[in-house]
Amino acid sequence: MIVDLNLRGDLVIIVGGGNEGLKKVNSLLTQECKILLISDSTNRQIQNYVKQKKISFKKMRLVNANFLKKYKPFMVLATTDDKALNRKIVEQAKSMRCYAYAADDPEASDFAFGSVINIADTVQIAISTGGRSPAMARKLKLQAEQIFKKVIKKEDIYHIKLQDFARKAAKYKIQTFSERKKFLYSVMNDNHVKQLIQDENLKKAQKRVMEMLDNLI
Ligand SMILES: C[C@@]1(CC(=O)O)C2=NC(=C\c3[nH]c(c(CCC(=O)O)c3CC(=O)O)Cc3[nH]c(c(CC(=O)O)c3CCC(=O)O)/C=C3\N/C(=C\2)[C@@H](CCC(=O)O)[C@]3(C)CC(=O)O)/[C@H]1CCC(=O)O
Ligand SMILES: NC(=O)c1ccc[n+]([C@@H]2O[C@H](COP(=O)([O-])OP(=O)(O)OC[C@H]3O[C@@H](n4cnc5c(N)ncnc54)[C@H](O)[C@@H]3O)[C@@H](O)[C@H]2O)c1
Repeated sequence: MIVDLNLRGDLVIIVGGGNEGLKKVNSLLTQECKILLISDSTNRQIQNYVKQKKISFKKMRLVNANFLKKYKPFMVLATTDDKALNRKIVEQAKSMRCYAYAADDPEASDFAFGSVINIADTVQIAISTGGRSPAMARKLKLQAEQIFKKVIKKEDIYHIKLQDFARKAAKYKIQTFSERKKFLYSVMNDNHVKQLIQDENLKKAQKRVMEMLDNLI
């Protein structure tokens, strides 16, 4: 099952600062969570993230998973190249009731990563082969990316941003679900809104939404 996790404000610990650790940091950076990376060495990109204060870093050579007890993480990702250590980290994380993952151990992990197409940080499309072939998941992503980037247009991204605005305003002002739904579709199909979005004028489109909302009441 593919789910879109809400990690906002949560602590995620990544152990291992190599290729896999970096991939996980990159997936988490847009999620507004706190990222702590623990490793005895790192690469240049990770060092840049530390300098930019996007992640916290502890340089440490681990022999077991006891260090985890000092923290209250929501999720723990073991990405070292030491299988026995990764397994110990997963076991410790599970005993602390957090979500656990090891890059080399899908059986022991609570979840797997999909191959994700990210469009304008607004739409995510995940492809999974359920562990059958990560290489094929990547290949299909690259193929599908070409298509989705044509299908999902700049206007659609603006419509999503406007819908986000409109549904927050509607929740506050319109009492019933069916009326809110009707209103949101009327915003999507309104010719004036469509024109403003064509003109990339989100501010005016938001003003138009508020007018439409006022006209309802
Ligand atoms: C999608 C992606 C997301 C990501 O990692 O963020 C991802 N793997 C990617 C690439 C990739 N990984 C590997 C190769 C080499 C070729 C190959 O093995 O096929 C390539 C291809 C390459 O690098 O070109 C090696 C590998 N992968 C796993 C193991 C452990 C094992 O199976 O035991 C080993 C070592 C095996 C060994 O030692 O031989 C396990 C998993 N990898 C998954 C996801 C989960 C299943 C997803 C699915 O099936 O759809 C799962 C189960 C758990 C997980 O890690 O989440 C990412 C594409 C990123 C992109 O989109 O660009
Ligand atoms: N899930 C996937 O898609 C996938 C893909 C490729 C590889 N892998 C697996 O992931 C694992 C990691 O791969 P990688 O390419 O990131 O390796 P890597 O060698 O680039 O990185 C390993 C990191 O772990 C750190 N580390 C190792 N032992 C440590 C210890 N005792 N204490 C602290 N830090 C320690 C190292 O300093 C290094 O930063 C491998 O076992 C590999 O089989 C998984």
